Amino acid sequence: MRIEKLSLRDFLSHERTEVTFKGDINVIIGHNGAGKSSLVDGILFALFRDARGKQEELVKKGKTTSEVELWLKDQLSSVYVKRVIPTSKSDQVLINGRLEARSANEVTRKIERLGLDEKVLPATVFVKQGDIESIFDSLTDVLKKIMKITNLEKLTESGGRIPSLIKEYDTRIKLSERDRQDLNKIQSEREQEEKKITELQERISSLKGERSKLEEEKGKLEKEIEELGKKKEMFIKLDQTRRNVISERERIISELKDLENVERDISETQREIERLEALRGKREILTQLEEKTERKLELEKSVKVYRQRKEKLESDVKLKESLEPVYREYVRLKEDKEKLGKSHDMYLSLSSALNEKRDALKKEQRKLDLIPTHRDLELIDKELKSTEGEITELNEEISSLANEKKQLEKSVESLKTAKGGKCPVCNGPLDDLHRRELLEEYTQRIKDIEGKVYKLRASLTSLQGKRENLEKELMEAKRLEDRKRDSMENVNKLSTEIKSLEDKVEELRRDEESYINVDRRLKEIEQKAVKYLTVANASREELESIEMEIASMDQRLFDIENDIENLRKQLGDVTAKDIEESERKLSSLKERLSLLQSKLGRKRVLSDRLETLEDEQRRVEGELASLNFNAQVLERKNNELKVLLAQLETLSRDEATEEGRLTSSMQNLERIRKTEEEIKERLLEVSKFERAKERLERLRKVLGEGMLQSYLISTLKGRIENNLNDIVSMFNLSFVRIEIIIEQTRSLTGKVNLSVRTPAGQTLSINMLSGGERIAIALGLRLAIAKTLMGELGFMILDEPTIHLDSQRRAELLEVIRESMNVVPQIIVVTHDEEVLRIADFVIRVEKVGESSRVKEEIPQ
Ligand SMILES: Nc1ncnc2c1ncn2[C@@H]1O[C@H](COP(=O)(O)OP(=O)(O)OP(=O)(O)O)[C@@H](O)[C@H]1O
Repeated sequence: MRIEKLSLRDFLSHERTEVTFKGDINVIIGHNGAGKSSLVDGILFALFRDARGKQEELVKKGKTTSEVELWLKDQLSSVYVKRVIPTSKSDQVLINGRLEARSANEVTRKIERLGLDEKVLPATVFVKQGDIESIFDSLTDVLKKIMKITNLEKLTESGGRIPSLIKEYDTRIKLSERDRQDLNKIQSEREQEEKKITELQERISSLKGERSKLEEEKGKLEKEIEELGKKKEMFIKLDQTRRNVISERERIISELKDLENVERDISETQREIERLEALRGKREILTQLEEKTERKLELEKSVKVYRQRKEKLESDVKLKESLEPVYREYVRLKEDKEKLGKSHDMYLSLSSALNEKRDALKKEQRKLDLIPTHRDLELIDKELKSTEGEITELNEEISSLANEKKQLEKSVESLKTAKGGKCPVCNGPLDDLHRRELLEEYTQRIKDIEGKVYKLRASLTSLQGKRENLEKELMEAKRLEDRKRDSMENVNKLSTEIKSLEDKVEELRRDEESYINVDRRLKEIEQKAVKYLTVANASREELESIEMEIASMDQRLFDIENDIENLRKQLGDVTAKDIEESERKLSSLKERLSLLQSKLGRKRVLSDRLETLEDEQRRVEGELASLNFNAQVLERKNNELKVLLAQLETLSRDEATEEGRLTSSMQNLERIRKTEEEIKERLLEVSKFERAKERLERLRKVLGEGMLQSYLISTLKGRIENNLNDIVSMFNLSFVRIEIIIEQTRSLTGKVNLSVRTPAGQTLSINMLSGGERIAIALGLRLAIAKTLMGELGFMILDEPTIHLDSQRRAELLEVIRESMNVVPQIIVVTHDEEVLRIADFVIRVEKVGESSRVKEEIPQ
């Protein structure tokens, strides 16, 4: 099995670490205290729940639980192990994804079954810091531990299992002597008990004979008493019947006396009922009378309403007829007003437009009056033109003076630069005097021109100012002219429009006057017209129809009053109260009648029963006489039976006492027999104990002399030795063979020595070899033991193997580790020594950051 991956949560210094072992030689490197060994601890804990300290100490400080997960793999299976602190119940192992075990012990057992032995692995392929060679010294202990020989030795120690078993068997053998004595005693006890039982059985049988005789006598007597008892029962029954009959007869006679007058009461009640039923017949007439009276009241109410309506209608009709002419005038005036309405609206709108225009005209005239006056336009224009002429003239003069000045400046320049003695101005000869004179003259002329130009420019500026003022005045005058013209145009236009509107208003004036007259009249008669409309629906036809309805109602009222009169006559003096009273009495009388009739029925039944009872009394008295029962004879027989029963009870008691004694004797006998059997069985077992004791003594001798241990060790030694030589042959060493020599002592306490044979045939003790050779053989020995006991090897873990080694031995060790790859496919080396990286093909760097370890994986270059 190779280790694939390890995951730690809150384990020692690791908070959350996941590390893979991808290489064949995996080197875990880091400074002291970085958390390297904790990874190895993690592997060991995952496999066997085993680690350096107590479990609680493995939990990271400040945390409460830890979790370690390990993934292993070989060609056939992949294994996942999980261990949890503190709840070992959560441990689990999965093989090829299937849950195979839960809880700590089950998981450890499963791991062992996978070939990873809990004892062998830590003692061999887990090599602790600087611990490689210690295998030479501890080989005996390792072998003893692995082969559980220590346990075998414990068996033979005083207080061990074998001596204590021998002691136990010895005690039992000694105890058997007492059993023999007990057996004789118990056998004589048994015989005495058996004799006692026979005597008791004889006595019980004689008691039983006597009891059976008395039982026979008792049977006869009981039969006689039973016969007499039956007669007594019959006598009591008949006598009771006679008494019952007599008492029932007396009760019936008294009850019949109470019912003597029933027939008379029935006929009186029936007569009263007939009378009251006749009275109830008047209830119908009374109901009709009530209905008619109610109808009459309703009719009277309706007539009253109709009369009121008639009066109202009469007054409405009168009012309507008086207002009719006014209403007609109102309608006509309404039509006129409608017709004049259009020209009235037109008149109003034109008048308002006329007023608006008049206001606008007034406003425009006021605006015109407010426009300021100005100079004549032509005058300003003329003055402007003359100023512009003056400016032009001045500009021309300034420009001609500037040209002149330019010419003079040119001449001055040419005079200054002229060479060859020729005057550039006059083409004559040029000497210094001539040049000077000309220069002075020209300079003077230039100054004069500049003076003139200065003055001319001042005049020009003043003329330009004047021109600007004139232009502004002209522009303002033109603007005012425009405004005046616009305003006058508006005044003319408004005057024309007002004239036209005044004409139109005049045309509509007559219609407007008619409109005002019509409107005034309408207002005057409007209230009467409204009044007319409230009564407009009243008509003489409706009035007539109401009068007819009232006449018909009067007729109906008359008829109802007649009916009421007739009904009252039929009713006579009878009142509603009388009828109600009779109805109430009638129902109670009917109840009384039905009660009386049921009493009459009862009277008839009682008379019949009385006759039957007289017959019954006669029959019972006859039967009593023929029974011939004597109570004294029965009492005598009962006394005789009592005496007999007392005798029988004494006999039964004696018998029970004897039987109780018999049962107790039988139980005693049973117990004695059982004890006898047990003693006999124990005596039989003693021979077995004797044989077992003999065998155990032989075993103690064999183990005590270390014979079995020697056998086991020597067998194992041969196999380890062969494996060791195979392994070491793969290292670069020059030995022919290595031998393991075990000093045979009783309990294998002697040392184990190794010696090597050189090619020259010499034998050397291991102590004589070089350091490098010793390390190689120690590693080989570890792997050989592991291979012998576990078969194929999966991995080897070395924690700080180079510690305390000089550089020479370090190099040799690294070489041996590399060569070990031929024997074990995966090696994990924990180190802080950078030199070890030389043999690594996968590196796991561990560092401590704060309180936690961090892991980084690298593939070396
Ligand atoms: N329960 C714990 N919680 C947190 N840290 C712990 C716990 N137990 C031990 N440690 C710390 O873990 C650190 C790592 O220990 P570990 O033995 O793994 O280091 P290492 O890298 O192997 O060092 P060295 O090379 O010195 O052996 C130590 O500093 C130790 O103090």
